[in-house]
Amino acid sequence: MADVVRETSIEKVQLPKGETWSVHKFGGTCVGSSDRLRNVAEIIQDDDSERKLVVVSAMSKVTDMMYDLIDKAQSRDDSYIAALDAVLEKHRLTALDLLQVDDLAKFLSRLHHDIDNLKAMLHAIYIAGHATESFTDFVVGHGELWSAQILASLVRKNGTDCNWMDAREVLIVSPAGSNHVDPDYLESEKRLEKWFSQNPSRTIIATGFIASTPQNIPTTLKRDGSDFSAAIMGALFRARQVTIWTDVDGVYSADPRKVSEAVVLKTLSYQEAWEMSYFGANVLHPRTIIPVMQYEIPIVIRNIFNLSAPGTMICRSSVNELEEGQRLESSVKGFATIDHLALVNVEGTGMAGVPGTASAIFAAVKDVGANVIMISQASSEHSVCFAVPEKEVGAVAKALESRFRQALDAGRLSQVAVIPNCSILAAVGQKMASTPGVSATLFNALAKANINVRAIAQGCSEYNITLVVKREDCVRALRAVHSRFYLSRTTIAMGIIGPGLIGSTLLDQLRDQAAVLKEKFKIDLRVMGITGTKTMLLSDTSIDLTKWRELQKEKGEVADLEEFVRNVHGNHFIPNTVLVDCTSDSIIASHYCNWLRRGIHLITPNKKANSGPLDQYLRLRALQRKSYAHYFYEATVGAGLPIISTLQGLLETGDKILLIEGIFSGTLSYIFNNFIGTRAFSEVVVEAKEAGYTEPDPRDDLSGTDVARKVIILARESGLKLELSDIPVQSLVPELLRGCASAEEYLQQLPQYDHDMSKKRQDAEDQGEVLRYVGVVDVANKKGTVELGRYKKDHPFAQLSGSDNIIAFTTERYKQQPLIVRGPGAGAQVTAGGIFSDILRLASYLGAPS
Ligand SMILES: NC(=O)C1=CN([C@@H]2O[C@H](COP(=O)(O)OP(=O)(O)OC[C@H]3O[C@@H](n4cnc5c(N)ncnc54)[C@H](OP(=O)(O)O)[C@@H]3O)[C@@H](O)[C@H]2O)C=CC1
Ligand SMILES: N[C@@H](CC=O)C(=O)O
Ligand code: NA
Repeated sequence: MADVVRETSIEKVQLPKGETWSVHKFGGTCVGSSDRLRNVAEIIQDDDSERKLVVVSAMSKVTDMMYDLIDKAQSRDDSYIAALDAVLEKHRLTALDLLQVDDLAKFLSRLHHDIDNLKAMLHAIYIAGHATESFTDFVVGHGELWSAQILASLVRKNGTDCNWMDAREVLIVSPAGSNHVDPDYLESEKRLEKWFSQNPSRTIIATGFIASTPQNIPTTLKRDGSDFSAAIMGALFRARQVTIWTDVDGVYSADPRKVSEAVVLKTLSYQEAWEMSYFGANVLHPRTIIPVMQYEIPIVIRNIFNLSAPGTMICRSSVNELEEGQRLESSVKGFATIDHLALVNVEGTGMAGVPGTASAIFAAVKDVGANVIMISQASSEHSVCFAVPEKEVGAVAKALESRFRQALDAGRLSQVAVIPNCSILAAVGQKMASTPGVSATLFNALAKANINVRAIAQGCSEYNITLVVKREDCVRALRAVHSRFYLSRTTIAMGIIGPGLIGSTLLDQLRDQAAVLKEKFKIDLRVMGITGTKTMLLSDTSIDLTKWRELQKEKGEVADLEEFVRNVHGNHFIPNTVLVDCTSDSIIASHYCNWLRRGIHLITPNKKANSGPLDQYLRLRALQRKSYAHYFYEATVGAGLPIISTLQGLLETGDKILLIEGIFSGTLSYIFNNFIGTRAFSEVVVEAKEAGYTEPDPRDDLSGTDVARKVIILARESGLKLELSDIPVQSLVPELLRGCASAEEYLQQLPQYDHDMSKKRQDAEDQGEVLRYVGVVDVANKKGTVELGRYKKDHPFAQLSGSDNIIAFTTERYKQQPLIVRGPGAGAQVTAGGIFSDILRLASYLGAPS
C-alpha cells in the first residue's frame, strides 16, 4: 500500500487524464545506485509537466538476484539465506544513504518485514523443492517494490508531493501464451481511478514489471515488463508522452558497434520501431508500443547519462519529417541484422499447383518447435525457402525429410537442402512503401560491394525488405547499404598526390574548413590517402588532418601508386572518389584517362596533362565529356584566379573568343615588378622562389615554358589544336645554364648573368618603358606567342604588383573593352584555394546544397 494516504475528500477526486500527464520509465541501471537514484529524482523534478507518473524497475541486478533465490531454494541450496541477506543489505545501504529519519525508519521496517516474509516463502519452496509461477512472480517483484519506495521518499525529501504505487493494486493482466500477458484496460482503469481517489498526488512513482491477475494473484509483465508497464500507464492516463530512459542516445540507424557511421534517429513511426525491434535493434519490444499507439502517445527514448542528447521519438508517423543530416530521399530508416541462421530450401517439380504443400512444410517445422524467421517462395512454386535459427535447422531438415520421404523417393521433391552460416539483413522504413527505387539502391549497393544475396523477402506492407546473405558478408553488407542510404551523397573519398608546397597547404586548408563544410553544406570530405614519391599514408576511414604530417612520419608506407588508388577508391562505402594531383609530374598526368574511366573524379593544378601531347589531351577531354567523372583544373592557369571558368563560361554561353593576352606567370610578374634597379636580377629570382611562386624547378618559369603551357591550355580550351612546340618562346635562362643538373646549380650560377638583364632593364627604362613577360593566344589567327616585351609605364601591364597576373579576354561580346581578370596568380595559399574551390565545385555537381 502507498505510504501516504490523503485524508481529504477521497471520494470526490476524479482521475485526471490527458495532456497533463507525462510518464517516465527508469530501468535497472538508471536506479542502480544511490547516485543514480539521486540523478533520477532530479530528472523527475526537472520535468515541468503538471502531473508525472514514473515507472521504475528494480535496482540493477536485483531481479536476477531474486530469480537466483528461487533457483537456490528450489534446488535445496542453503545459500539462498545468505543470498537473501545480500538483497537486504543492498537496499538497506541504499536507503541509509538516501533517506532521512522518518522515511528511513518506515522503509527499513517495510524492508525487514518483506525479507522475513520472503524468507518464510523461500523456506517453503526449499522444502517443496519447487516454486509455482505465481510464487516466483511474487518473490521476484519485490525489487520494484523497494526501488519505487526509495525513489518516492527521495523525491518527497526534495520537496515534491509524491506517492508510490504498488502496480499490483492497479494493473490487471491475463496470461496470453508463454511469456505474454494481455492487459485488461477496463479493469485496470477502474482500479486506477480508485487508487487515485485515495492517493491523489501529482507525482506517482509506480513499480514496473509487476501486476496482478484478475484473481488478484501477483504476476509479472514478463520480458521488458517495465517498458510495458510504462506504456500501459501512459495509455491509462492518456499521457502526453512516455519517456523511456536508458543508457543509449536513442535508436540508431544501424548497430553502432558494426557501423561507425550509424546515426541516432530523431523520429521513428510506431511501425518502424516495431520492425526495427523485431530485427534486434535496441528498441522497445513491439508489444510495449501497442498500448500507446492506440492513443497516438509518443514514446521518447533517452539516455540518462547524456541529457544533452534529444533521443528518438517514436510517434504516429515520421513520413513527412526530414531527419537533420539525412538525405531528403532517405526512405530507409534503419538497418538490422540477425545472425546464426540457416536457410532451408525445399524444391521439386511436384510442388507446383499442389495445394497444402506449404502447410505440410510449416506444420513439420512447427512440430519440432522451430521458429521461422523469413519465408520466400517464387510464383513458379517449384521451391519454398525459409530461414530458421541455425541451432534448429538439423531438426527441421530431419522432420521435412521424414514428412516428405515418399515425395523425395518418387522424385516429386528433388531436395530438402540446408544452407548454413547465413545472416539476415533487413532494411526498415515506412517511406519505402511509397518510394520507387529503394530496393534497386539497396541491391546496387550490395552488388558494388560484391555481396551475393541468397534469398529475398518483402511483404506488401513494404515496411521492410529482408535479405539473406552469407554470415561472413553480413557486416560488410550492412555497412555498404547503410552508407548508401545514410552518407550524404557529397561524402567524397579524397586522395592527395604530392604533399609538397601546394598539396600540404591544401591539406591544411581542408583541415581548417572541414567542420564548416560538413555542418553547413553537408559536404563530407575524407582524405583516405596522401602520397609523395617515396612515402604514402593510407586510412580506411579518413586521415586526421590535424596531424597528417606526424602520421606520415609514424605510419607512412613505401609509396605505391596502384595500391594508393585502390585504397582511396576501393572503399565501397563512400559514394565518390576524387584524386587531387598536386605534383608537376607528367607520369601522374598519364594516369588521368585510366582514373576517369574508373569513375574517379580528378582535380589538379598540374599543367602537364592539358599542355602535353595534343592527341593525349584530346583523348582525355573526349573521355571527360563521355564519362560522369569530373575533371577540374582551374589552378593550372592563374592559380586561384577564375581564368579557366571565365573562359569556359564565355564559350558555353556562345561567345566567340578573339584574343587572350596577359601576364600569366606569377613568378615573372613578381620578378619584373620588383626588378627596378635596386637589386640584382638573380636576387629577385631567389625571392620569387622563396615566396612559393615558382615551379618546383624555377627554370620552368624563367624559360617561359610555364607561360607557354598556360598559353597552350587556354588556346586548346578555345578550340585551337596546338602543340607546345608550336609556341615560340623567348627563354630568360641563359643558354649555358639550360643544361644545369639541378635548380640549385642554376640558381648558384645565375648571378654571372645579372649584368645582361640589368642592361635590358636599363635600356627600357631609358625609353620610359618596363619589361614584361607576356603570353598571347591569338584565336583568330590560330597561334600563340610568349615573349619579353617593353611597355610604356602607363600601360595596364606596367601597373601590376607582387605576383599579379592580368588576363584580358577580347571576344565578340567584349570587343570594345576586354574582360579583364587580375590578381595574385601564384603562391601557396591562392593556389591551394583554387584547388579547394574546384573540390567544392565537384561537391556541388554531386548535389551539395548551395
Ligand atoms: N606554386 C604556385 O603558385 C603554383 C603551382 N602550381 C602547380 O602546383 C603543382 C605543385 O607545385 P609545388 O607544390 O610547388 O611543388 P612541390 O615540388 O613543392 O611538390 C610536389 C610534390 O609532388 C610530389 N610528387 C612528384 N612526383 C610524384 C609522383 N610521381 N608521385 C607522387 N608524388 C609525386 C613530390 O613528392 P616528394 O616530396 O616525395 O618529392 C612533392 O610532394 C605543380 O604542378 C605546379 O605547377 C599551379 C599553380 C600555382
Ligand atoms: N610558377 C607558376 C605558378 C602558377 O602556375 C607561376 O609563377 O605563375
Ligand atoms: Na585559375
